[in-house]
Amino acid sequence: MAAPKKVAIVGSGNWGSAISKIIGLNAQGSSNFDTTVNMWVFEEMIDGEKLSEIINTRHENVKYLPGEKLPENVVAITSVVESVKDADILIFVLPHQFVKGVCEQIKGHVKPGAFACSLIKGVDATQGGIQLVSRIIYKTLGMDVSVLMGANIASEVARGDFCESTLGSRNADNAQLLYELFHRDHFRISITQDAATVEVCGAIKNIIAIAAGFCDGLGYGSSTKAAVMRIGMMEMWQFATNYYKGVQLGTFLESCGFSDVIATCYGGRNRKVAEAFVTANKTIEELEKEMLNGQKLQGPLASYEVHQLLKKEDKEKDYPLMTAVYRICYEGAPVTDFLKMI
Ligand SMILES: NC(=O)c1ccc[n+]([C@@H]2O[C@H](COP(=O)([O-])OP(=O)(O)OC[C@H]3O[C@@H](n4cnc5c(N)ncnc54)[C@H](O)[C@@H]3O)[C@@H](O)[C@H]2O)c1
Ligand SMILES: O=P(O)(O)OC[C@H](O)CO
Repeated sequence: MAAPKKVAIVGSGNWGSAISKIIGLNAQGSSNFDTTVNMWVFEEMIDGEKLSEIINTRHENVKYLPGEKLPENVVAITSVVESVKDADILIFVLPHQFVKGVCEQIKGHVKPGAFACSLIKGVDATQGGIQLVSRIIYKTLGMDVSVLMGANIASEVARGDFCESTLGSRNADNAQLLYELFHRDHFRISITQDAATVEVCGAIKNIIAIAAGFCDGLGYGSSTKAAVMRIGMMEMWQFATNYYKGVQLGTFLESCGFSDVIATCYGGRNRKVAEAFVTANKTIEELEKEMLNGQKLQGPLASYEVHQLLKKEDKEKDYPLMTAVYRICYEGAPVTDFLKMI
């Protein structure tokens, strides 16, 4: 029998903490996994106490997922290198702007044969164009990277609401182990090999959520918001088919596709902050700080990263919704013109 696999969760924010509940419970219940799950915590002080110590003694991430008990076999570790050095499976779950730096820190400290799964919804602009987060991890660490994306609002998953998530993986053995690590009766996993599409959906839906928030802030009703969501999904499809190979329509019907567009456009943080932006007379960054207590928005940044590529290729007109979100967030275009722009 193979030795139990050691799991490290790289990240401990809102989603990182919620998924640690599932991973911790599944690791306890399966001989395929080492019972102790490491979780890297970016250390900070909370009312004079270290967050990592609070997690290891009270088993609660009081800042990023308050009110939810984490399993006691999930152990907070403040050195990212220490957290991953013995791990066979690395679960990346941190805001996408930090992934490059974290990968550089752990480069050379990862066990040979280890593999990864990214839960990060975002893309990265490069000089040559754009790259998926899984590609950053693969290029820096040289390991196989699967992805898990879906209609999963962290607080709802943490309290045990039923939902689904899509595991994109090109390696059948790794996919099977990841299925066992993530699947629970209330958190239903489906597997596809169309991993790039799963990841594109996760990144682009955050831009659509900003557009949906603008609609709410501007006082438009459900019909307008549904139209905006449809236009956003068309751009998501167009973007995926233009830039990635083997894109399957069926993937957009999985949780990572249309379900996540719905969940995020009604219940997500991007929507909430974008709604407030319409009337607050403050920047998105100011509102993020005021409203999210350290949690991070991915939508505005995703629009920025995608826009670098669209501008370079003179394709802004082909993606009016994504371009409008970028112009409103970064170029001071009036949000009241949003519908005219799309
Ligand atoms: N929250 C959700 O409901 C949810 C659900 C599904 C997917 N996701 C995705 O998961 C990813 C992570 O989101 P999250 O909600 O766990 O994070 P979050 O929004 O709660 O972000 C806060 C985290 O970022 C960390 N952080 C702050 N500065 C940092 C730095 N300089 N370097 C490294 N880490 C730093 C904080 O310590 C904290 O752990 C995102 O891509 C998000 O889109 C989120
Ligand atoms: O809160 P948001 O907008 O980052 O969205 C959270 C999840 O991605 C929804 O699936």
